[in-house]
Amino acid sequence: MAALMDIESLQSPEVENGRGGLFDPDFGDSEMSALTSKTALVSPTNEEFEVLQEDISTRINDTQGETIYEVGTGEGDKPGLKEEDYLASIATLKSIAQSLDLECVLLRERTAEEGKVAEFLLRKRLKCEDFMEVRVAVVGNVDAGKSTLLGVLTHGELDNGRGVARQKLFRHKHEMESGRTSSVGNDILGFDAAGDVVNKPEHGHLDWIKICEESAKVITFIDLAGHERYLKTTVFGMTGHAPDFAMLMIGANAGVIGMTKEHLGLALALNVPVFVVVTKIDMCPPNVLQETIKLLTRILKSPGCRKIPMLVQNTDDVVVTATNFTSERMCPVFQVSNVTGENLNLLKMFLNLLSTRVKCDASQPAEFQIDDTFSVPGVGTVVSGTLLQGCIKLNDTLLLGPDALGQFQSVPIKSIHRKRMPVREVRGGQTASFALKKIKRASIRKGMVMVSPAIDPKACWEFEGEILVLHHPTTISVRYQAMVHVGSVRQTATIIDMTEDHLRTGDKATVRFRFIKNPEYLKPDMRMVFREGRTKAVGNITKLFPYVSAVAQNTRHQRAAKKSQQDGGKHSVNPQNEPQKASKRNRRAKKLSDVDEGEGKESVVKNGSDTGLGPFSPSSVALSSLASTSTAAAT
Ligand SMILES: Nc1nc2c(ncn2[C@@H]2O[C@H](COP(=O)(O)OP(=O)(O)OP(=O)(O)O)[C@@H](O)[C@H]2O)c(=O)[nH]1
Repeated sequence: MAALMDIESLQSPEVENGRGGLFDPDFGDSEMSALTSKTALVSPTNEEFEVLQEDISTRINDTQGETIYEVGTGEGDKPGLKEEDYLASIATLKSIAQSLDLECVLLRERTAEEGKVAEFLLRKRLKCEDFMEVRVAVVGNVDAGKSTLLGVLTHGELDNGRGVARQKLFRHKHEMESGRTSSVGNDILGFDAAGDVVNKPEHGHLDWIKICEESAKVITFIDLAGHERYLKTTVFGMTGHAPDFAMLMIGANAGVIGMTKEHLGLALALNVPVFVVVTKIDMCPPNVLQETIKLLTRILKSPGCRKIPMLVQNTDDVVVTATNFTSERMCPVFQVSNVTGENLNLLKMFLNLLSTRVKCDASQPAEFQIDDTFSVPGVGTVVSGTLLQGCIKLNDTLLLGPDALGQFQSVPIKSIHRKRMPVREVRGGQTASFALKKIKRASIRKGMVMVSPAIDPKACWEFEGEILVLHHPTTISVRYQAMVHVGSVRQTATIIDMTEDHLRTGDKATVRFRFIKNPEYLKPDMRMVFREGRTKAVGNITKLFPYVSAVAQNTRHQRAAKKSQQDGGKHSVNPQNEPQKASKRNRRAKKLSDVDEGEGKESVVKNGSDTGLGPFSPSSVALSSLASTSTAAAT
């Protein structure tokens, strides 16, 4: 099958010239052009060698440890080198790599207009306890083969088509019995500096510490439930676990069904780049597979998605799609079989080339979002989550909060684990667990943060956001309540003010929210999802209203309460930091929406899949750009 687009035409300028970032102020124009020419590596002088070395070193540091380098292309030159020059260039590149302690691996070689061109992966050989990290959220409809693919990738054994591979990943007894994922699971796949998989299960079990020690890069898969009943968990996985990419899985024979569009829309709404994996190609008749790909292509290209789908069929396609993937518009599409193993090598190669989207700047103050808490016997309270920026070292003291009163307390870091491996520090973009001193687990909740004291964090009960309603059966007005997901915060909030009287599907507005239970630590520009049952809205936080100090609030509260008592309760008390009681209508609605999360309980809220369009559907998201007031079908 032909690629859907001319892959070559999508190469970024950086990949085209292979010299992105090369700059030395001491160099004149002629020297610079000599270094950006395609023959720069052929026989550089000592000075030129140093500049090339400096350029590669900068690129490696900017990208957290690796870069792809092109040999045989240069600014203004027709691509390609004669055999002799080509070999000389490779020798220079290898000697630069050796001087910088980099692994140099050939990714692809091709013949261009004037000779040979090649791309090399240059990857830092990291210390035993250090590794690059990329997080991939795995989404898709139930039975698309998500858990199976992860089982096959991480355990290196093919599936039998009856669920043997996924058994290795299920965490709960009911999952074993039903064959359905219900919780957010984590699985890891390690690659060494040369790009080979290091996972080696012993008696069916993976030793995470060994994988991390042997890996230069670890892919963490955030396995999210496919069933609509667990949508709340899936949304939390996509917001709270800060994935770099989303892997949307589709069963070739079932096609784009159920929650597929909803999950795609969610990734788009949260600006997470998506790649698609079509599974079960071994059991799918060719015409059905064609139909699935055709429909998928149409959806991806629709105004709601505005993606450029690219079928990945060989290693060349892998290199081009992986190096251009961060552009967000490109959407690589793989077709694999977990039973025969077809094309799994391409998917593995692609995963090996993905780089985290978070730029690490250790000089920024640390900010860590908590997505889970544990009580570990002999260790005490442990929190896990993602370091969004900065660096945290062993024995650092951070501020943990906010608590119910909006306060933050100092906590020293007792020990740090990355993927169960003890380490001395964590950097921005990495996930970690911290053992905390003198803190009870009960006093910590998901959504809290640990930040550097330099930040002087403020909690807020209220915030303002610009939102777009993707779906609502009727109209949303003031006092409406729904679940807000932002980062790892997941809490019901009430709309207390907005720029429109009523909001319907497709409407945009600036809305002021108030949390009903706890104040939270938020930041402007964070992406948010607002949902309750089938109602969905997405948006950006635009303004925070920092919390008024608890002491001042209490005093005011006490004065108001006293006054209320004196006048026989005629004046009601409604202090800013007091959780509001849900209205009767919202309490009933909440009861309904809560049911959709219960394990083994029946889903009360019916899916939009009967119409083929989920509430997060791309057609709904398209409304954001069109600002239209009606929902148009994508297909
Ligand atoms: N023939 C064939 N069967 C597959 C393939 N991938 C998965 N299966 C089978 O499809 C069934 C469903 O796979 P799962 O991995 O449980 O699907 P899932 O997407 O994880 O489902 P949830 O966890 O409920 O969201 C299992 O019986 C697998 O053996 C494949 O490539 N070919």
